[in-house]
Amino acid sequence: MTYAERIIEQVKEKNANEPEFIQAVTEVLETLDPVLEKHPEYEEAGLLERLVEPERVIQFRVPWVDDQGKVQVNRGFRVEYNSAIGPYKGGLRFNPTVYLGMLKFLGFEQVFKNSLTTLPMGGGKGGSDFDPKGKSNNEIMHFCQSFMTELSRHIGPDTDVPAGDLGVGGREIGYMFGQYKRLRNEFTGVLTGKGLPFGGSLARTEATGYGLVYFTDEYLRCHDDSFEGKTVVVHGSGNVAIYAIQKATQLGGKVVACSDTKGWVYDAEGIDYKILENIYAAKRSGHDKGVSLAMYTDERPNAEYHAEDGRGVWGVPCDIALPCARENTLHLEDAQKLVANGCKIVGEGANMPTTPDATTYLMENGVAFFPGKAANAGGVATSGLEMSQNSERLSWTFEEVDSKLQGIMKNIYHAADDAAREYGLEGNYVAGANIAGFLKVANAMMAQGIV
Ligand SMILES: NC(=O)C1=CN([C@@H]2O[C@H](COP(=O)(O)OP(=O)(O)OC[C@H]3O[C@@H](n4cnc5c(N)ncnc54)[C@H](OP(=O)(O)O)[C@@H]3O)[C@@H](O)[C@H]2O)C=CC1
Ligand SMILES: O=C(O)CCC(=O)C(=O)O
Repeated sequence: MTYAERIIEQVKEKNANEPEFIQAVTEVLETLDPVLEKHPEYEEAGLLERLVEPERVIQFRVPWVDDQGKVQVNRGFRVEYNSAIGPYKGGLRFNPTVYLGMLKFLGFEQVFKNSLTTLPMGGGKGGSDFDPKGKSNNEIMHFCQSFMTELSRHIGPDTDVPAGDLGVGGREIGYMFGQYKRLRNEFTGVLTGKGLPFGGSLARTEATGYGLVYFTDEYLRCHDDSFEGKTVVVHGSGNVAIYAIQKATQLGGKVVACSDTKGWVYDAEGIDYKILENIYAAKRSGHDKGVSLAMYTDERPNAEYHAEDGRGVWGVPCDIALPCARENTLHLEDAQKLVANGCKIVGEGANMPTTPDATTYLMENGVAFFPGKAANAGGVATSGLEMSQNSERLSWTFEEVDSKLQGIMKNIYHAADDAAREYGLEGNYVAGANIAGFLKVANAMMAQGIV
């Protein structure tokens, strides 16, 4: 058994009820053997044992009163995963499926992703099992204020800087920022994804989706190709999906399908991202009952709406597939359909959307596969740029931020590509991203002693 295999076994044993965490750790550690062989000092320093254990896990009660005057109680979490290269940084997820294991998987991924950005950010993730769907604005605000009342004692601009994720967008960040400021009497960059009038960065909203397309475009450019004329399908129609669709279209691609939790849309003329923006806003208006992607066809009557599992998008013939919804939403049978229909690229906009057997199948069948920790790093990278702007008390133009984002995504592509080549794994962007992300964190941890 190799060092990595031993640690994977320990993680399985110790975290038996956390399948996503086990999956994320396994996917990283099983690619690290060549690096660990070259660096026996990592094993002597118990590096992997420390890396798979979060530095700190915070769990708390979130009581709030709903519009009927009834007391509700949710669970809040923050996993401060690893601070070797900077303050903890990563999003907050509000979704009824949230539990500790999910946030540990996301925090673990975030450590390597943030390292790949080259910015000084450690990894963290948090959230709650609160379901924002069907809640009024008033209820969302009261929940966010209660959540931040407890979280505020654990975070700070040099300690831990949360942001949005699934179910947490500009509205929720605004309410949480307001409460933090009130409690601490400090106007600091303690959250990213803030509104533009109070320290937010231009292009943060677009950054994850744009970054995914910039990464893919760099791959295409390096293979004498481009988005021009490519057919694209997208899973999801939230923040990441919308701006991936906009950018892919701007670069000459045609996005023909996207989805939400209730169904999916096929539009042979190309999905109009502006309609998705309106549906997204309606879902977050505080009056979201009856709002779904089905409304897309109100404006585009020639498009087809399918009221069935959004994974239907994977059956639509395409050159490029972009899973942008959430973990484990592209299964083996979906991968088989994509390959059979000639898909050549899968770029993960979401975190870990492709199951391990689907990933293996895609890679063994010649599909260029870009793992989320590299391909969706544009969001957190731009959060890092928001932190820089807050520190210097300046705001950069959209063009400045966007051009830095492009540079960062190109660098991440080349870092993953170069690391894969260096270890004889050319074209394996999963191994390349893991190795490149790991080395920086590992070397920082080695230099800082056994902590
Ligand atoms: N926002 C960011 O900057 C970043 C996000 N990510 C990752 O990207 C993914 C999407 O995040 P984001 O766009 O911000 O989230 P949003 O909440 O804005 O959008 C999520 C989208 O996925 C759909 N969805 C949610 N759950 C499921 C499910 N179980 N099956 C199918 N579809 C589902 C939602 O549909 P519905 O509207 O019906 O709920 C919605 O279309 C997540 O994995 C997140 O961790 C990664 C990097 C940065
Ligand atoms: O912008 C951030 O800090 C977090 C983004 C995020 O949650 C992610 O990259 O998955």
